Amino acid sequence: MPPHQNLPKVLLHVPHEFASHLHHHFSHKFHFLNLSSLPLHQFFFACTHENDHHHDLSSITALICYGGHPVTADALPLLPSLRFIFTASAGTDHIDLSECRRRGVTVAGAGNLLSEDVADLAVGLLIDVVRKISVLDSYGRRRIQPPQSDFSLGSKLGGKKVGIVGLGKIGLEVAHRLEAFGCTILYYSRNIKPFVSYPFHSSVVDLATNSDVLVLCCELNDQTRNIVNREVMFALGKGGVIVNVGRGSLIDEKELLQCLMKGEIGGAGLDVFENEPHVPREFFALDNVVLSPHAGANTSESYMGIFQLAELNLEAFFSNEPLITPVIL
Ligand SMILES: O=CC(=O)O
Repeated sequence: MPPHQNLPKVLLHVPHEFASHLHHHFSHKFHFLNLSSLPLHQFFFACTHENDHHHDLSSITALICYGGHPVTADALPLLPSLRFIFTASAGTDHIDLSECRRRGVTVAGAGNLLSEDVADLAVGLLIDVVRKISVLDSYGRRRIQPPQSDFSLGSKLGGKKVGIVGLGKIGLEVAHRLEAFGCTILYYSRNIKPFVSYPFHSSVVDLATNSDVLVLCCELNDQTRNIVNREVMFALGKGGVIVNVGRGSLIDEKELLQCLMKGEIGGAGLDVFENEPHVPREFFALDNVVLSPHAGANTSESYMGIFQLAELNLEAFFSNEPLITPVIL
């Protein structure tokens, strides 16, 4: 009998380095099955059509995934014994949580582990946009001064009114950092947060009207999809900057492009896009935009933390202990 025969069977649907780490460190505790980078559906298709008995999906009890691939209602029945999902992300919009609840599948995620790194990137993108660091970089590398004609000055970060959309842990971390830069913070959130003194605005249009910058830190759901639309961008105005470290679909991306191209808003710092990894080509030509490839949590510290959380949550689940970072119990 192979040594892993009695270990819980865990399907890994994560990037290669993540899977290798788990194999290397924890394969004495769990029997990992590698799903490489195929989307779940293609993987199931391959297994069923190739009669690949090596991948016995019926006995898989846990899945480790991340935001890159959706775990949909029609994918879940393909894993009939699935009881636990760990997602290596703070966001859970890629998982059909109500179907998980219905099927009795427990879910855990990154909790607040990634919040500081994501907030750092939000602030970095904002500074880059207002001080034109990436534009300057391109001149710096060519050792030339930017021509006066097609280069306007940057603008001071201190003193800006920053409207945070979604004052959860990431939003709060952004607020604390930007306060230290001398910005004024205001926010929109599902509920008023009684523990902060920042002014609350009950609509995003109202928030945008009163802000120089919008930073999007909220989760994506039916209420927040396209929460930043044309009306919000017009309310923000010509000098306004949008930073998005939440999810691409929080913004109407086509309208954003139009507004950026026509100068209806001043600039944007984007870590997330509507249809990742695709980034609309039109963005590439705009120097009032800074683009980052969904890298908010890309630090070695966050990665090490996520590996550890994956292990601890799996262990807790399989020993009937409370989860460390539950999403649904
Ligand atoms: O986008 C990244 C995350 O949800 O953690």
